[in-house]
Amino acid sequence: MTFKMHTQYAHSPKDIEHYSTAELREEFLMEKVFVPGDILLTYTMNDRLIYGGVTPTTEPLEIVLSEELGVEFFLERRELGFINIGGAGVVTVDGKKSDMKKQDGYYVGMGTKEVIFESVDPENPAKFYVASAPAHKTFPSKKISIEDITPLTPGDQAHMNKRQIFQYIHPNQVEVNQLQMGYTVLAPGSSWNTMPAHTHMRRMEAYMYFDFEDKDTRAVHFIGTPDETKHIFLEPEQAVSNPSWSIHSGVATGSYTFIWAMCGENITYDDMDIVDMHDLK
Ligand SMILES: O=C[C@H](O)[C@@H](O)CC(=O)C(=O)O
Ligand SMILES: [Zn+2]
Repeated sequence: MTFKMHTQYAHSPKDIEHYSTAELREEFLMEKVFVPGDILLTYTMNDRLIYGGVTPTTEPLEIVLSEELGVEFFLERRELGFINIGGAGVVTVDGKKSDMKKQDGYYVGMGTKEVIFESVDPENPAKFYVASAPAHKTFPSKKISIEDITPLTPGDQAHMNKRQIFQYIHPNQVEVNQLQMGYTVLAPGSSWNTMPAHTHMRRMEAYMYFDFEDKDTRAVHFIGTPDETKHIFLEPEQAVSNPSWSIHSGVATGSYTFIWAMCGENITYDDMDIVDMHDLK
């Protein structure tokens, strides 16, 4: 098993005005999230979100971090969320075992010593997309099933932005310090997410795109300030960090799904500054 954590730095909006495509990808894109048997993480200096993929096959996997975070164990001063986007899995949270089918999520409170990830079938491994934020208080851990969630349903077909937003880690489901996490499914024929676009200076956010319609489907993710936007072409199962000052919106050439995770100043999902369509450049 390989364990890799890549550090991304925080940027000024002025920095990216001059980035080449390669630099933009190097600074904001997580190229590989799920590798069978491995744990791949990104540590971004933007609000210190850690996110990435845990893909167990024949062996159980555990995120072990201590020196990197200056603590004794990973969740000593952090909370964790995850959603399975792959085959059937099992997770054991401080001794409590839960089945994790595709679309099952979990909130794990600060202070939890052991989170063990397993796949039922190594040939069709579970893919746990994980996100962790600094925390200072323990709230109860809880499995969250998609059936428990009443989705938001923004957009409409005429604007090609009809979608369902499932808020997993949200005050509707669990008490948390600062992590929010959810799953957005585009309606057939719709292709725009998060359009009209928004920023939230109070929180950063990472998007991970997956379940593309076919092998040639590509998503295009937009980042940057509303008046200085850049795009990144994505293959399935890639993720992008979006600084607080950045829009985060995407479109694709076929159907797709994505998971968003954010943290920062507040846990007020609606605290967004919607960008006027005339202000996008
Ligand atoms: O701050 C909230 C996040 O950007 C996402 O929840 C938005 C989203 O999933 C969508 O509009 O499709
Ligand atoms: Zn957002």
